[in-house]
Amino acid sequence: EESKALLLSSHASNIISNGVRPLTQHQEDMIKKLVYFQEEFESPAEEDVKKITTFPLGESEEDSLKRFQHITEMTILTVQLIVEFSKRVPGFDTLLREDQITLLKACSSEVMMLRCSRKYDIKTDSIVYANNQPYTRENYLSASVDYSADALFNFCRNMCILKVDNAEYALLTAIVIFSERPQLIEPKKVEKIQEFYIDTLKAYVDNNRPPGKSYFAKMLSILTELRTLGNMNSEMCFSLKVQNKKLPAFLAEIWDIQG
Ligand SMILES: Cc1nc(-c2ccccc2Cl)n(NC(=O)c2ccc3c(c2C)OCCO3)c1C(C)C
Repeated sequence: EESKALLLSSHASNIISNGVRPLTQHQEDMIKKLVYFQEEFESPAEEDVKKITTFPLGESEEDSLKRFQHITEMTILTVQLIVEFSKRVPGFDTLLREDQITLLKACSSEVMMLRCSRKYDIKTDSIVYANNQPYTRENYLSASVDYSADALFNFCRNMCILKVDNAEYALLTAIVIFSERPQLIEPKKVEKIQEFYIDTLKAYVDNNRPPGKSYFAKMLSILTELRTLGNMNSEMCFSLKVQNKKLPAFLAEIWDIQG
């Protein structure tokens, strides 16, 4: 009885002290699991990265094509990691196969952008990916697919300034995966799962961030930015077709680019 009363009083005092409900055990466990799998599927394997085309820094058309090839190969490896991570996010396996595919196709480019921001180094304004090769604004996209990578680098910069931690990244990734997408067969089911991760992110932010700076709202606005970046990727995929820069079949398929 004594210990129970003590527990209750500490729980109550916690709520009274900073008016914030602590994370439930289930939410704590969920965060631990997501962070574990985030680490597990963080970067492509060393031997796989070694196999892809080197990223040339020259100005020639040939170097530009090689850079494009390098990006596509690196992206294929990364999307495969995103698929493995998604399969292990609780709730994903409760969905219809078709809806799992719809979610993976739609979230992959957005989660790619989120992953880039985790690799961003604000001092050198570059993205240092798996192969420790720094991608800068100029050498990243501009040369290969005449497109400004500024939107991506500005997003990375903002994420860096917000000091998003591993738990917040993992929860944001889960929320992106379970976003409402067109053609879902069971949209309500997806929304329900997303709601749990959004509530968990709110509880985590309320318990771990200083109050009064609307961090939770800032986190949710990241989702809107990711949606825009994802759409810009789709636009680029179509513009590639015009430049007859062929996307590998794997990417053309997941990003719905007809041949
Ligand atoms: C093979 C490949 N891999 C990527 C990619 C690479 C890194 C992060 C996210 C993506 Cl989607 N992209 N997309 C971009 O690199 C990309 C496209 C449009 C953008 C953008 C990026 C990074 O960033 C700025 C907004 O518009 C491509 C193709 C389509 C070139």
